[in-house]
Amino acid sequence: MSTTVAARWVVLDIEGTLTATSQVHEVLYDYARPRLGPWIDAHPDDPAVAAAVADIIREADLPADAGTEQITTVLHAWMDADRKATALKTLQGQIWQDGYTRGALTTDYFPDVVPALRTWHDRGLQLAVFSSGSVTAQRASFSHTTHGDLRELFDAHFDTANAGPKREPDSYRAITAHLQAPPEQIVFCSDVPAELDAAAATGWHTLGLARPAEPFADADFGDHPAVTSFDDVHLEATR
Ligand SMILES: CSCCC(=O)C(=O)COP(=O)(O)O
Ligand SMILES: [Mg+2]
Repeated sequence: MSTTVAARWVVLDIEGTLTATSQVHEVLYDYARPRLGPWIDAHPDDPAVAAAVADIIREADLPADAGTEQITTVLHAWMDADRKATALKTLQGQIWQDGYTRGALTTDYFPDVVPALRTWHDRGLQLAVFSSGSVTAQRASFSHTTHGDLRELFDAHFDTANAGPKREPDSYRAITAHLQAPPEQIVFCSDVPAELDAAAATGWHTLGLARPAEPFADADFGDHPAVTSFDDVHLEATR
């Protein structure tokens, strides 16, 4: 099915929408996993690391004096369960930023993604990202891609820290307020129907990505228009 939408903002999920799930769960998670403990130990004076560690201790009900080994055991379990905890995402984001800067990581997108993003941007649509990955991780991942540095395509970045959980309508309300656009001028693209439900409850347009061989390829997208690729999407900028 092909879909046409007129909007001012396109808000994009990352995993399963722009990149293969394996790019996150294998490439990025495998990079972060052995580095979490050493990263915590190497950055005791970084306020973001200290706050993340305090949040992990509280959320996992660890003793207040829990050591890095106990904390890392929790973080590995959260990663195995793909729990999108903000504290975990903060630490992952810092580690990935370091990896991208070192040239150890490069983001690879589905083939239809970068041409579509460039077309929409050239048409005057404004692009934003809403991912469970931290804003630090988002910017780092767009800075080193197989298509070069794509950061200039994006006008705004949202994560679970500055917007909230992706399955909660309140998060989309917070983004709407930040974008200063009426909800009907915003379209959200995601592979996860529960995220689309939350966006639709806020009055946004929604677009489901049922990409072949991805976890949500056969999902029920209900009333959300769904496509298998951005090649089947026509977005026009409203004036
Ligand atoms: C390059 S950002 C890292 C992506 C990430 O950590 C993640 O959990 C992806 O979640 P999404 O909300 O984009 O599905
Ligand atoms: Mg996704």
